[in-house]
Amino acid sequence: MSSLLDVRSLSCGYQNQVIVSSLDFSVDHGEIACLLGPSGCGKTTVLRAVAGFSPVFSGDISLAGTTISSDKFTLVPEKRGMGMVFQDYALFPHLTVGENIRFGLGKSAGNGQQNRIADMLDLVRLPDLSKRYPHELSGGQQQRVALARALAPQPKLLLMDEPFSNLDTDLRQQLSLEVKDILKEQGIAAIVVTHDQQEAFAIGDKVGILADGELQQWGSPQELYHHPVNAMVAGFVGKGELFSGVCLNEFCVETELGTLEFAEPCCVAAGENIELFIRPTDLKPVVGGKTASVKSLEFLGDATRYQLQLNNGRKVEAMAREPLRIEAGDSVGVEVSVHKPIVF
Ligand SMILES: Nc1ncnc2c1ncn2[C@@H]1O[C@H](COP(=O)(O)OP(=O)(O)OP(=O)(O)O)[C@@H](O)[C@H]1O
Repeated sequence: MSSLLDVRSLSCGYQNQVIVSSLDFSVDHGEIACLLGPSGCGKTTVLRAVAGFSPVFSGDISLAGTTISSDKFTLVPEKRGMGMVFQDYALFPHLTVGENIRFGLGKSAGNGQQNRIADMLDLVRLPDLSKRYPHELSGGQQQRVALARALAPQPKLLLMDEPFSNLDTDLRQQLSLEVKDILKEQGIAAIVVTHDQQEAFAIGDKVGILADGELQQWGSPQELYHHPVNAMVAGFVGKGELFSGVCLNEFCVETELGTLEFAEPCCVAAGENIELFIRPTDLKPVVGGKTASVKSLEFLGDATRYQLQLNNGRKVEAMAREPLRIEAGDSVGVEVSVHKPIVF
């Protein structure tokens, strides 16, 4: 089956100022995609282009095989069959919850409107709040109503712009997972804009990393974490550092951490210079070694985090899950436990 949404060679922005260019990605039916990236990288700009609020400079966007945006044509937002949920909920303050959802239905659903409103309120777990006004609801409840309003007309694709960022951390995690369940239950595809990597990984089937005006990588959370295409993506989706190395053979690299051996090949030829990206969880201090000294350590409950200073003065972070007889000031070795390192 072909994709639901196809974005091809998209370039978009404002008043002839290009914000993102050469963007290519697809969203499948029922798939949740997250656009992730630093503030100002253009996530909302891309969402606006998909929604039809902004024209595209070049490339095209198609939905279910039909072109909805190109440099010559922009289908108006209300004819795209897309729903939108915003960061600030954007509910009508003078309308009750039920009336807000009815607004989402427009003239559709006819006599079935009341049933549809009740179904939507059940879906977002607010069955008894139809008569309340938005100011009588918590932030999380308001966002549930905004979701119900957007889902009521059965959109082909739901667009969500930082939908959870006004909520506190616990509620944010809980609601984001609930929304994921609701979308999966209803089989509705979505694009969610967020700057929170953990949120993107928790709810996204696919995640796109936007930075420097380009889509750096589009893939599953696992692909991004284990096979990042560059150091920017590697560092954005988890902690880690680059270490320069010289290959001794295809399994063995000389670095400032010492000679590292890997179970899987990581080099092409002996003598080749490479950059290894190594995460703190892959580095462990070892009692009795002489590669580094322990500057400090923090017990986190399920692991201990160590700040180490290598003999050349560089500071690195390491983690160990098991208890080690190591204290601040000790001299230690550094064990690298990774089968196949990330190499650039
Ligand atoms: N209406 C506008 N007119 C001109 N420039 C704009 C407009 N809206 C946004 N921009 C600029 O476009 C760039 C991308 O903005 P955008 O809102 O898409 O980023 P973002 O990744 O969603 O950021 P954030 O995470 O902070 O919301 C920014 O440099 C911003 O200043």
